Amino acid sequence: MSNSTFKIGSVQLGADLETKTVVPITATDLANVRTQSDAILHSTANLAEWRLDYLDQTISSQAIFKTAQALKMNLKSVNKGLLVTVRTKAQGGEFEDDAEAYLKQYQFILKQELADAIDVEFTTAPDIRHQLLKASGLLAVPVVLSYHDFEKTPDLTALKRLAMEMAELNVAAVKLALMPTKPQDILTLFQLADWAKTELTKPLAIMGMGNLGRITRASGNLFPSIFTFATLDDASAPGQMPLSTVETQLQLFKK
Ligand SMILES: O=C1C[C@@](O)(C(=O)O)C[C@@H](O)[C@@H]1O
Repeated sequence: MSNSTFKIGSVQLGADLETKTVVPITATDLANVRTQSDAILHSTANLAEWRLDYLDQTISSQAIFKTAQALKMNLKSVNKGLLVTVRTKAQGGEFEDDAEAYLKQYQFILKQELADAIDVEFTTAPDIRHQLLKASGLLAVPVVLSYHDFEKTPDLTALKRLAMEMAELNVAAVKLALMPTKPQDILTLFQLADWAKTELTKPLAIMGMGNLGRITRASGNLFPSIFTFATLDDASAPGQMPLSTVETQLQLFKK
């Protein structure tokens, strides 16, 4: 049922396809955005995630526009795609907790066609979330709808219910990033991924954070996760591993 696939740039993602790798850009200034981008361009990563919330918020839209436009074009030239994320402090990111500013930042990205896909947090206020999903739908920009729990891993029943509720919205994929606190939580994440492959109407990306979660970042070809985050530079979440390590493990742990 969830075998639908979608594209971020020219990269095809889906539960039946190999797990793709995503490297975050975590720089706070544009010079370092370019340095980190260059490293991704020359790497074997499939996708870049620009964590725009890490960027110094006094930087002008015009400067962001130029950098993002070049980044998207350069990624396209090497068959990689660009996911853009703005995460507020309340959502575990760095962007100010100002709903209007958050909406404006995404509207700017969408209108200027600066992203191949955007990442929207499920817990965003429903009216803002609705406006964002509507705008991205009209502009045909895929949305990865995310949910983070930096404290715990809810039980399987709660996670299934949450994933189904998220999948009902007009989004391309659902992403769950959870904090395992005991080995049993890893089994929950594996069970959820296995269930989602046939029962969820949208493809799923799933990852455990922290040291305990690491195994879930390498198992996406067995317990399907459409993509997994890995580092070339700074991590954007606890538990992320270097890209080369993740690539080796993804190949090791497959059917
Ligand atoms: O949502 C995610 C997943 C993530 O939190 C992780 O756990 O790897 C890293 C974030 O940069 C990304 O936006």
